[in-house]
Amino acid sequence: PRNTDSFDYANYHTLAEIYSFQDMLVAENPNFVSKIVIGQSYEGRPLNVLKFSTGGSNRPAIWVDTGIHSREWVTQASALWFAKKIVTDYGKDPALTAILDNMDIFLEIATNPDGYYFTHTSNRMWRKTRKPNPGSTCYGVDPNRNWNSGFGEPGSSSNPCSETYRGTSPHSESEVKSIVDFVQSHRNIKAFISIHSYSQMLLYPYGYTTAPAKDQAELHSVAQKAITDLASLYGTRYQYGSIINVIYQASGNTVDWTYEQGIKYSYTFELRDTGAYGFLLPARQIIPTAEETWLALMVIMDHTYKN
Ligand SMILES: O=C(NO)N[C@@H](Cc1ccccc1)C(=O)O
Ligand SMILES: [Zn+2]
Repeated sequence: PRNTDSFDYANYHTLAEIYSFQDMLVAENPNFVSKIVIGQSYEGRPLNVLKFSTGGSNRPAIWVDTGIHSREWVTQASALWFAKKIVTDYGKDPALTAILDNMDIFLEIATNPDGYYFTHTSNRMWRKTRKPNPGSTCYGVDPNRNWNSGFGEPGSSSNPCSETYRGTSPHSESEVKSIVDFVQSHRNIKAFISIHSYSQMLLYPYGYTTAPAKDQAELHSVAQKAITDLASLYGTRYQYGSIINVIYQASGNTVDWTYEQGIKYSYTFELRDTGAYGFLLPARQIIPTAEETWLALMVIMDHTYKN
């Protein structure tokens, strides 16, 4: 595609196409969109974050990541659509314009690029990073078990061959450590949204403990509004609540860590579907999924801006 208008949002794309989309979007919107490289993957690929900013310096910010689990292809595909939506709607949609006149948005589309490349070349069902595990023939650490929040407690595995292998120590994975360093140097992130598929759920901390988050009531009511708006478009039904209550115990997960860093509005999405296709969601569902998810994201971003 020659530009982001002719880009095919209704199909899945290779890592190279994602990288070229990012560069096109920046080139087309030089005063609004920039690309930050927050680190590199194990195999040396850049960890690119798109920054949407209308000015200021170190404004309060909203973080969205997709594809931390590489096989969850609808999440990276939705993020491409979100990126275009932001540049299209700014100056037109009053709610988004107000958000962006006061806050920055950071969007990491290919959060696990080594894994994503591997799903295209070798194993479509790959989830983890691609770092070899010493002493094992099995590769990869689960980047959603590697964070320093309840690390190593029940809800992750010490077996390198497990899909939920936690790694040898917190933040051992560069794909995780790079975000940790970014969050800890930015220090003004107000919302952190990590997007997975599938199951159709909107989840908030905690995953490693049944103890309720201190902001549980507020997180719950915002989630309720978000899934209601999501459902208004195509009737897609989401469950919502704390990670441990709604899905299962999961230690060392992303949003437990961001919440414990003081980022109150920490959420995880599990996008479409509920198992009919699972990770192999047909491309025809990409845009409807992105559209309905955007409505939920707008609820969370608007609440964050107003609070
Ligand atoms: O990855 C998937 N499904 O693909 N599910 C998530 C569920 C989850 C989400 C957020 C925090 C903890 C746990 C997982 O890492 O197991
Ligand atoms: Zn996942």
